[in-house]
Amino acid sequence: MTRLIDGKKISASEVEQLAVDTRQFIAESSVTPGLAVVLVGDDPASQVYVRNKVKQATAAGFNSTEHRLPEETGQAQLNALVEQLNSDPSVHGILVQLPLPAQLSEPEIIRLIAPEKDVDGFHPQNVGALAAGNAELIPCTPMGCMIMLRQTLGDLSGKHAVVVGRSNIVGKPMAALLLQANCTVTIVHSRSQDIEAICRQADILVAAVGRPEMIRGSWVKPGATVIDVGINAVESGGRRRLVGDVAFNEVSEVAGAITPVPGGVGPMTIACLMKNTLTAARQQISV
Ligand SMILES: Nc1nc(=O)c2c([nH]1)NC[C@@H]1CN(c3ccc(C(=O)N[C@@H](CCC(=O)O)C(=O)O)cc3)C=[N+]21
Repeated sequence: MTRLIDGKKISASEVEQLAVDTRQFIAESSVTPGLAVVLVGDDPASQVYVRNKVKQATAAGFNSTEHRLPEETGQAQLNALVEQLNSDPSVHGILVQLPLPAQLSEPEIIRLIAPEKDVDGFHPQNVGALAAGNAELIPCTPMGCMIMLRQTLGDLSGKHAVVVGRSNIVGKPMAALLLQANCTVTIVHSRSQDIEAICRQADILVAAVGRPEMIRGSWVKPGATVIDVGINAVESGGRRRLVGDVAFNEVSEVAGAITPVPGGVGPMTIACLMKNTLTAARQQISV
């Protein structure tokens, strides 16, 4: 029998612990952690994320503000908002929802966010720190995946981890964290040869490609731990539902443990955003 890794449950207990830590932080510092989320336009995935995030921020005991800008916002206007948030002492964490509309530069905005407020961990300074193994602010989705892996497997040393996908927001930081945890790490991507055979070698398989149900049962080593990062909206029988990058029914016949979609990586991502916000607040008041 495969074991279900319940991201909803694990994230709830993470946020519960965080609320305790936050109360203590506020009592000691008289500072309430503040998170600012910037949403440009109306990307549906980002809207879901914002809704869940506001709920969790409140549960954690933070102040949270939402800044909605119209689809046609220009770079100067977005830059001005980020600069205002950078210099606002009540804001400890800034998240600009990606993807941005085409007229806006993501690298420019990521570089502009003050690194100590970069709760996504996307700023080049934080990316560099992660590569060097001494990051404070770690990208939320990979951090959430590591918490689930540690809870499922304990020590990850020596395990072969295969990461499918090489994005800056998931694949690359995920590989860095697995390496830091002493895994043997392979990254496969769209140009890789014989992806299936490489996936079949994995003790830990992390799917982060954004292709509905790409990973099939035959790609998975019996007993492997499978983390499904994909959140894909598909139409079937006239209704919309969410599926992962993993063909859940097939793979759960083979895997030792697997994350569901929804209720897996998604809620953990949000819990880790909250963890990063408290970390960021701690760093900023101690200076
Ligand atoms: N700067 C930035 N950082 C992000 O981390 C970021 C972003 N931009 N833009 C949008 C994507 C998307 N994302 C999600 C996180 C959690 C769920 C989540 O909790 N999903 C629920 C399902 C929700 C539902 O039922 O629709 C689940 O998987 O159980 C979804 C999507 C973070 N993103």
